[in-house]
Amino acid sequence: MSSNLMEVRNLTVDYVGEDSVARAVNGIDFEIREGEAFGLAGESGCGKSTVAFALARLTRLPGLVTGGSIRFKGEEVLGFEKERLRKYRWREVSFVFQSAMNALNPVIPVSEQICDTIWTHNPKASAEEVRARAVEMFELVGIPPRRLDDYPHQFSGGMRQRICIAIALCLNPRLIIMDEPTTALDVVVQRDIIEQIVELKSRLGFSVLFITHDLGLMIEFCDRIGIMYAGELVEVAPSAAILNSPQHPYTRALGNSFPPLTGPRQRLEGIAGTPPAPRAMPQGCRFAPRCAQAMPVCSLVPPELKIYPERESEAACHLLK
Ligand SMILES: Nc1ncnc2c1ncn2[C@@H]1O[C@H](COP(=O)(O)OP(=O)(O)OP(=O)(O)O)[C@@H](O)[C@H]1O
Repeated sequence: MSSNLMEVRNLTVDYVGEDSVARAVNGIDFEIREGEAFGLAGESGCGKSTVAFALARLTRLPGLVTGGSIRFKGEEVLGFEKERLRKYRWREVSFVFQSAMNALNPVIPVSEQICDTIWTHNPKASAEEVRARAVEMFELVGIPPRRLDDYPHQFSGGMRQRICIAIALCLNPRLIIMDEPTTALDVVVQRDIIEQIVELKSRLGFSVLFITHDLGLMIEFCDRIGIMYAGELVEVAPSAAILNSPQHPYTRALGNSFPPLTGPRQRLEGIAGTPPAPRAMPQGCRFAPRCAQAMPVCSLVPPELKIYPERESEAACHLLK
């Protein structure tokens, strides 16, 4: 089994208001292995982006990481000082967010924006070396290098997002955090980009943390998936297990609310009710009020995330033995 690149333990993130605190992430544990694509799925507001920002050490007030540990290659990320943090971001871990393509500066040619990133982290590199790396990155993401000096508005949305992926990859990071990287694009372009990331991942060997609303896309692309509900992980399992033998009732409900990848069209069921508000969490299992199989114990005792080695999975549900 491959080793862990990142280990998250008991991670807790709060949003602090004037007179109240909303716990958006409530003590979650997971790991991202070397070379794997790990997905985080769950309904809107379950805390996926909050986790992504915490891992990147980009949590900003009113958000606050109030507990737990994030270890990257064994080092505690939450303890990094300014210089170590600078190296960690981009060189070791980089990001592609949904809005990334709009973050390109419209009045600066793309070449400068890529070269600046390379230069900032390699101040001793010559202009030729930096330019050569920028050309290589354009080729890597399938854009003709002759377009390197164009401005962002001269590219389509899909190409701009590829440029952001090139920028994210240009320092050879070991982990790329992708939060809805293709959501703003049409389905065909989305698939093209995801396929390209998969190909680059196997060629370059980096790991990916992938967040998307599209569970079908995630199952196809990721090796393992963590299912989040109301700030907690309720199941972590290989993608095939999430698709074929989901253990947690929420995972099943989430699966039923997406169209199947193959086979005949089916009626989608959706999930009745809405997730609880962060300030009004149920006492026991957070999913119990919406769970058709809930038992009396479920509304009293929060289930722990337990390991099921025979299935290589973890799940938090009182129904499971
Ligand atoms: N700046 C903020 N201030 C207060 N609460 C916030 C803030 N950002 C997020 N939250 C709350 O934290 C919880 C988790 O939000 P988060 O954006 O991480 O969820 P998500 O699963 O990524 O949702 P989506 O899929 O819609 O992006 C939500 O209840 C949200 O309302």
